Amino acid sequence: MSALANHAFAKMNGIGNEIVVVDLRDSRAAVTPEDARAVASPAGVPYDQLMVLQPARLQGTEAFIHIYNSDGSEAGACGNGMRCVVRRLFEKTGQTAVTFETRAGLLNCWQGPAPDLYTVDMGAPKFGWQDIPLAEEFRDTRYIELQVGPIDAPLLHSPSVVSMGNPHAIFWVDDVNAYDIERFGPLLENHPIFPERANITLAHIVDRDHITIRTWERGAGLTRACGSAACATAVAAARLKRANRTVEIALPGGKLSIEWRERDDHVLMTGTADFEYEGRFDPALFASVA
Ligand SMILES: N[C@@H](CCC[C@H](N)C(=O)O)C(=O)O
Repeated sequence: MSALANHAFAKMNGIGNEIVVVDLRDSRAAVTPEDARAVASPAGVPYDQLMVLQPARLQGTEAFIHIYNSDGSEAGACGNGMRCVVRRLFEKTGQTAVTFETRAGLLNCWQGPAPDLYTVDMGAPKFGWQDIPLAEEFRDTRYIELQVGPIDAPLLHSPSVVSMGNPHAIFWVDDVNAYDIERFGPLLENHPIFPERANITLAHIVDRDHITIRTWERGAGLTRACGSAACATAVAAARLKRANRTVEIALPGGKLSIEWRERDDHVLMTGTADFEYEGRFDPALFASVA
């Protein structure tokens, strides 16, 4: 029987990024990719990311968080999901700061700078081709040689690539809505240059303090917001000296403030998180899952 059968969940969203939060800290049972896919099925609780809290493995951390995409794959980081987890936890416990462990490392999170805002320290970006990872050596990842040329749309080329705990490619464009992202997103996500696939973002630099993005997410498709893509875009734009180290990123679902902190290279992401409803998973969902 799945660890999720009959288990409580909270449906939330981080500026439109659909998130389901499950607290399995009192259980040793693991969630499988099949479980994650069953939850994402139309009869389940459709989501972009499923955040599963498991018992902490390190002293000083609240939990280990497994992050599943709706296709059942596991991600290293999910900025919007982290804010949802944090809001849920803080509302129940009165805490205002916490450290979680994820596959991407330790993430410090806190409430603020206003009561309805949550900040996640997403750690330091990585720019090395092996860290992102890319399938072949690129000495300079500020731009890499890669292009996709839909016949009926402007050419997309020379993305910046960066790891924010997960792989990101950012294509700089004049208009993020001028491209059929649902058509070329899957092609680029699965391009052989990205051995672990990649999140694909279209970014328009409005001015040094403002950037607009749309993201096709690895394992989840087109979403209304991707927090780590916002971080990756902010860092890539600053690295190209086309934006300041603190910027506002506009996504289809809302806005995020991103600061690439000088003193330790860490990226801080600030935004809201919204609770929608809670419930229990119908065991029938997992009937066909071994
Ligand atoms: N929506 C997320 C990113 C989730 C992970 C991503 N799809 C991946 O597999 O890399 C965010 O808010 O960061």
